[in-house]
Amino acid sequence: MITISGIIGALAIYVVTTIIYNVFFHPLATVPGPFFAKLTSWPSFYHSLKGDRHIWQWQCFQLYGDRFRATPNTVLFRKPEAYNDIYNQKANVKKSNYYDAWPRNLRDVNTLSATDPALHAKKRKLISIAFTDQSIKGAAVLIQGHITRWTELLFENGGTKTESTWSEPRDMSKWADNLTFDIAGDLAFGVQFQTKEPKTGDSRFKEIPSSIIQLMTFLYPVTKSPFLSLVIWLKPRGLSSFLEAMAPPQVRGYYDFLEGVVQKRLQEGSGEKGLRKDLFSLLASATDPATGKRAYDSHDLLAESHLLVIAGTHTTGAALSAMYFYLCHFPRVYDKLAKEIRGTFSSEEEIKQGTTLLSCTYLRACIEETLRIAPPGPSELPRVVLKGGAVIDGEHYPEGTIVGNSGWSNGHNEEVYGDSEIYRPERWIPCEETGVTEADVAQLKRGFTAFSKGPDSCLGRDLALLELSLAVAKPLYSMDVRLVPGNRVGEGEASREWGQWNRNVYQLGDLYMAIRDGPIVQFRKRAG
Ligand code: HEM
Repeated sequence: MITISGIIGALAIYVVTTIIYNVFFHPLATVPGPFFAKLTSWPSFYHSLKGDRHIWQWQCFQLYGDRFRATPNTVLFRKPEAYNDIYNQKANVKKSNYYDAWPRNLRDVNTLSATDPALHAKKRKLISIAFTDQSIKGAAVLIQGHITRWTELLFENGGTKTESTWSEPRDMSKWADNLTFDIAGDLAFGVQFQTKEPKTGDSRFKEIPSSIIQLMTFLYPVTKSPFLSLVIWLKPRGLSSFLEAMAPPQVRGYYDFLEGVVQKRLQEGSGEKGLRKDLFSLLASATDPATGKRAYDSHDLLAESHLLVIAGTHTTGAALSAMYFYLCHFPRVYDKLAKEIRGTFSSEEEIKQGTTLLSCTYLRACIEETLRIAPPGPSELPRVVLKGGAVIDGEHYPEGTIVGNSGWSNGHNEEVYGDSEIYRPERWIPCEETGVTEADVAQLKRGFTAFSKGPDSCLGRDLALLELSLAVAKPLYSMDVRLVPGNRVGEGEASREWGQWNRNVYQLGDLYMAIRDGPIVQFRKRAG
């Protein structure tokens, strides 16, 4: 007969043998790391709830060196060599089951969440039609329109009296998310969400950028939970419906919003003449070369639409607000960039996609430096090692090991950057005067992780770079910008965790994508 003391005894034996195995006999037993992380994934889970896994990882790298064991089965790295070994085209890895936890149900798998390499490759090939040079050229006109309007609003709204006075304070996190969300809506669906318009627009849309954050806050800890495998097994067995029922109202609001937009677009598309050449219509009319039939049904379209909105909004938004933070905290850089932009163009209207914009090398270097020091994906993109194992930074790891490169720790690696907490765009430009060589820059670029690389790299990279270039160049051409005097939102402070003390480092939270506050800035028309 099974007794309570028997159950407790069996449990105790299981726990003790697991501990002994994980610490002494596990294939990763020799990899350094925090003691509790070797035993269980609770520390990683705990930090996912706190939103500071990237800082915890940074602390671990300071203590244990270039790799550490983050869970019994996970090894994280921060060196460029390891990054290249994990994410290159031929690496013997695939996306880990972390990605299986994100879809709402089995029909909600999109390009990003597909973990089967063959399915992922098929989906990626199909969705790539939305990111050709031609699509981006078409998108550029639309992006320019949004950013021109945003630039007007940055200064105009808020009751500024004369052109020489500073505007009302602007929280650049919110302003950046509203801009990127409006652009994502227009690019993906041809819909004007108008969240950047303070006085007009549908208030339900204005909630959505913060609903996306609620969604990530809700789901990210699930993906890092010690019960992830159980969660994935239970999802098609009723857990998905339970999670949806338990989701905060804002999250359900986001799902309703997305379904509404997709439904509307499907109805518009039924009569063909309603189809606009937005990303949605490209996908809706795509054919699968293998079957000759429509590539996407309504479930696939909903799933990919979710990806286009999420991937396009807070990533670019985080980078944009970070750029304003660093420009306001490093006046030398600000002056040099303003000089480049104001000297290159002779009117704000001239600032658009093209060779002149591309000739602004300092602007491009500022973007690269921002994505290094404030990566929109602050933690690792987990990959699982496949049969035969993988060699990472000279060490062999067996099949089944979860590996990843930590974005924040990579960008804040003193051994690579020397002055990693200084915002110094010059490190990305070869120049005799500064002593930076072509080889130095090539070396840094090999370790540049923001858009990932290899088979799963970001498809929206060129769109994002264009958005960032325009959303900095246009305002800076016509306006001066400053921090609201005395306002420190977004800065590090001594009362925070080790690794978050520097006032001149923009503080991110980690929910897979970066969350953040501020900087709070003001604009005024520049003289001349
Ligand atoms: C600064 C802005 C951006 C950054 C830093 C960024 C970064 C990334 C990263 C790191 C990944 C890989 C994620 C993973 O493996 O878990 C990714 C994937 C992706 N991104 Fe971006 N992204 C940005 C903007 C955009 C934009 C504007 C779009 C399009 C509207 C976009 C579309 C995608 C897509 C479709 C994927 C999935 C690729 C695949 O799985 O094959 N991204 N992005």
